[in-house]
Amino acid sequence: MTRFVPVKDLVVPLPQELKGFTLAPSPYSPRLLQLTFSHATVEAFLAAMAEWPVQALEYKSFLRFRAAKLLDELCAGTLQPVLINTLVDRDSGGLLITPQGLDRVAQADDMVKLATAVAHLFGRSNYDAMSGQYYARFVVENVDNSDSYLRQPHRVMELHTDGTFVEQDTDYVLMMKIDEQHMEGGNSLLLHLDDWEQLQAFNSHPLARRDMRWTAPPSKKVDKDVFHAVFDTDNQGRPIISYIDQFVQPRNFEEGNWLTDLCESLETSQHKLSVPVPVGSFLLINNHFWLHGRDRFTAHPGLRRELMRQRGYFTHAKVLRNPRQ
Ligand SMILES: O=C(O)CCC(=O)C(=O)O
Ligand SMILES: O=C(O)CCCC(=O)O
Ligand SMILES: [Fe+2]
Repeated sequence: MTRFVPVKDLVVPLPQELKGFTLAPSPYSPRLLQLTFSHATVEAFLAAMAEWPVQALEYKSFLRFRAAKLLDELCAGTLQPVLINTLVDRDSGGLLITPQGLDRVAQADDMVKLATAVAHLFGRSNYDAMSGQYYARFVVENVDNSDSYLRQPHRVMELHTDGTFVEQDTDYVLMMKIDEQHMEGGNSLLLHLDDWEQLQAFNSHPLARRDMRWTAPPSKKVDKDVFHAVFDTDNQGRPIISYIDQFVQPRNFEEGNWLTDLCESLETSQHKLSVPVPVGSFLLINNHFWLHGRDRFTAHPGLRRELMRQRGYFTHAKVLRNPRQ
């Protein structure tokens, strides 16, 4: 059991004591909290879920919320308030979650179940058109012939937020490591908006709030453009960002050069975090004020690295001024 230091601006009351999991600052940043589920919690959860294969969670979306309830009950109701508060806490908004004993690719289905349970305690994962499911699993190998940097191994995937080209709200991003073989490099890269040296300069620029066009490549299976500005203001007046270098379509010279400067400024921030995510662990971040990317992998003919992601909207505490969901 762990004593918990309450966050400021509570959305729901926090428990005095945590049960079934521990919480501590991660070694990478005090903003990123390490949440660890005990072996006993993981085993009891998987036993309780044994009657439902992942396919049941895919076909019957209400079961994702039942999975969430089962996990929270095993934590004596102390998990849900911690997740709800932490994800909207501007000073944190990020967790690295480790379920003890879940660390082999053979347990991939169990990993999907556990991540689904966590996500549905504070949100609902959106349909991901790339996979046709509420989650997507994808593999990076030593060679790639796809149409975005998602599967390209030997270069950095620059800092971005997810869901820039979809109409649904994308309040959170969950990225779980399912497998790695012959993998060196490929750490997750993270930057909290308030740690970015040039936030003020870019957020106050006249182009910051100009609507721009966002178009995804064919593999995303989203064929309608969306329009929004790079910066917005949350429901408490703080700046938030919705940005990806690859899919924004500047209208002209002025926008193109401002976006190039923005990309360079983010990439050269001294406050980027480089976080190794072990197999079975996952990052869970607020997608409005954390940017994420991926470091390059060292070439190896046998390289295989699989990630599972879920993105969705908050069901309890909101961040946006006008949430759509
Ligand atoms: O592969 C990674 O670590 C990052 C993937 C990513 O950014 C995404 O799926 O949107
Ligand atoms: O494919 C990529 O290179 C990034 C994906 C980002 C997203 O799906 O929002
Ligand atoms: Fe992403």
